[in-house]
Amino acid sequence: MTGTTSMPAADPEAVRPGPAGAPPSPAGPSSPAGALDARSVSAWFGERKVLDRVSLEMPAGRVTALIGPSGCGKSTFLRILNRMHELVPAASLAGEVLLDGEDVYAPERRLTEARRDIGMVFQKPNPFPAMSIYDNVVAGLRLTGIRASRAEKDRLVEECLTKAGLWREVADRLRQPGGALSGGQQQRLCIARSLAVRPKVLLMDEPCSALDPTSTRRIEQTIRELVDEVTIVIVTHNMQQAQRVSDRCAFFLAEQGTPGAVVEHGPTEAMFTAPVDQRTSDYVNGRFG
Ligand SMILES: Nc1ncnc2c1ncn2[C@@H]1O[C@H](COP(=O)(O)OP(=O)(O)OP(=O)(O)O)[C@@H](O)[C@H]1O
Repeated sequence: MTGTTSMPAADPEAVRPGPAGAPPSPAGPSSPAGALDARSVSAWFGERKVLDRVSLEMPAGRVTALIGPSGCGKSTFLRILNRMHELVPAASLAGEVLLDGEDVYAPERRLTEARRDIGMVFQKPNPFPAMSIYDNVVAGLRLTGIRASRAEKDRLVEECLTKAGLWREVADRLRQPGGALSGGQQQRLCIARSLAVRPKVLLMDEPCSALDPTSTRRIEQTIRELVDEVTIVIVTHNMQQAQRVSDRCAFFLAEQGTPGAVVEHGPTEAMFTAPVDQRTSDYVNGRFG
């Protein structure tokens, strides 16, 4: 059982407060991709329940796409996975999130550790605009308390920019500001920044919605290249994108004012070609949403 800030007293699902932030541990070697397992996760904003008992396994080394109409709780679910939901005043939750079998919300687990293991890339690219490309990539090290020599940082910057598919475009201008890059390049810079702390999981909340089609395809290619070493969970409204990048899909729906719930989940191909639930079929075929 996990929990965050406050909780409607009348609700039977109990929560407990999360641990306070604590100094991070030093960087280890690159970890194998992590398996995420959400068990009966519910979420509230104040008294309003927005997610109802969502259980979903997100296997290691796979891309899981969260799909569904606007407002059904996809982003809230994503933010619960790396403990960002608890930053919202009056937000609360119940259920469990396990990373490789360990409770992400365990009292002894440091908040910074959870955020380092489970990184996040947002809808709008958010590099530090005045900071150099190089410093953007290594920014996460300082924030998570990881010490690295100059030579280690140099290697890390090249490695992460290469993995994010940006190295060749910026290798000769690492000291230029991150804000001077195009939108698609900025998003790949943010991916490189996330990779620098060696996460086991990368959460992506509509990472291409602010990008043109060419940049979108480049990010999709990057996602497929990364999945060998990091588990990816992506929220997308784009059904073609879900089919192109994901191995598995989960269809979220909030019907008639009820909290969001998962209607169906499974291998992406099956979800699109032979969905079990009529509502999934209607959604993936564009009949609503
Ligand atoms: N900070 C917040 N405070 C109060 N309610 C919120 C907050 N964030 C989200 N909600 C509500 O929670 C519900 C789920 O929102 P969420 O953003 O998770 O849905 P979503 O499926 O990701 O939507 P979209 O596809 O439009 O991004 C919505 O009804 C939304 O209004």
